[in-house]
Amino acid sequence: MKLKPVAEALSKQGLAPAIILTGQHPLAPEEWGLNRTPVLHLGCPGEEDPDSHVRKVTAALVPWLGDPPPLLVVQGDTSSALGAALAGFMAGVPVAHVEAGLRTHDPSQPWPEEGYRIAVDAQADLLFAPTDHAAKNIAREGAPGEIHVTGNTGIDALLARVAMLPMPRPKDRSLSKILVTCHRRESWGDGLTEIASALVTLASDPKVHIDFVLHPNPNVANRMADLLDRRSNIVLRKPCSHAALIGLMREADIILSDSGGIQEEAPALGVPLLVLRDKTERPEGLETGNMRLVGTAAENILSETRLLLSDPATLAAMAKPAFPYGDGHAAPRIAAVIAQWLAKRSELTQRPATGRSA
Ligand SMILES: CC(=O)N[C@@H]1[C@@H](OP(=O)(O)OP(=O)(O)OC[C@H]2O[C@@H](n3ccc(=O)[nH]c3=O)[C@H](O)[C@@H]2O)O[C@H](CO)[C@@H](O)[C@@H]1O
Repeated sequence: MKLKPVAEALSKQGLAPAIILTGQHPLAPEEWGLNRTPVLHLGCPGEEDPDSHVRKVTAALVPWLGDPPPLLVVQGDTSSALGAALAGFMAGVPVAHVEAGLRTHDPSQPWPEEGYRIAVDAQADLLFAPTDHAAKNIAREGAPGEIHVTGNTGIDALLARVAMLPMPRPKDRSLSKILVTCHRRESWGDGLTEIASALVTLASDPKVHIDFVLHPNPNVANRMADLLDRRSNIVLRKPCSHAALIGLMREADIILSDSGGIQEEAPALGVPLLVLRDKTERPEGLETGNMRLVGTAAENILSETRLLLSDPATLAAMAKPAFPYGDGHAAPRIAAVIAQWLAKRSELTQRPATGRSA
């Protein structure tokens, strides 16, 4: 989703991108309108142990880099991103990191993503930081790659999708609609039980309607389905298309989520967000006032949600759209830098050696 705008912008620069799908989640490029872009399927489904998935992705990709592409672009902080970046580093293929520099400065939150993104940034040649804050994080670590602040390509994808959707339906003022997603590994222990307990208590109010979008990971989906299944005003939904998710976000009065992408999208859509985590690598939305960190303790989630639902002025202030993560033009900026960088590189390799003559 976040690389589709980059692939399109690279094509507009006259470059010819190919897509690598690791198989971590089932994805069909045709659904994204990328029918004509060549696709390499690595066939590495997501695993319980993310480090094992990293190793499988690296091993599967290295043989394909024998005929080296001029650049390998990886995005984000997944085991797919690190596995692919390591393959690039090993094969001597330059690596660009889209969404570089996000940090909580706590390796356990989120785990394993914080460690994975630090490892990619430490060796990548091009670092595309979505914000100044992210760029400063990388500069502080002394990473040797070129840093460019571009905005997050997730906002490009969001705005492109919104432009194709019909206007949202007017809100039903007799109901408080809450959209919930959660999947972070650090919540797999007590966190999920606490979140479910808060939702069940919130749903004891018949004026509250909760849409819970289950994550593709069955560990999380089955557990939440078991904990939440018996309430008529909690609707459990399967993972859905981006368009459907945006529809649900726009209909919600409040979103409760631990998702990284939704932290970027909710401020842009003007939907108040309570983040189900103790720390975030995206503090910009806290500064604009569009989101608050509420952690995963049931009592806190409950009190913060009820407080907001009973305070229309604060809710309205949090519902003012803001774009702290990007203006929707990150991908063309990234593609322009890549085009220049590749041109400079090929000039350097083609220039005749200027060694001293005998
Ligand atoms: C620690 C962290 O923050 N890591 C993030 C992590 O991903 P995440 O936490 O953002 O993951 P999800 O919550 O699954 O959402 C992803 C997107 O999918 C959309 N969505 C969701 C449910 C659905 O049913 N249909 C949808 O269309 C939704 O709009 C959202 O934008 O990995 C990304 C890649 O490396 C990183 O970029 C990113 O840092």
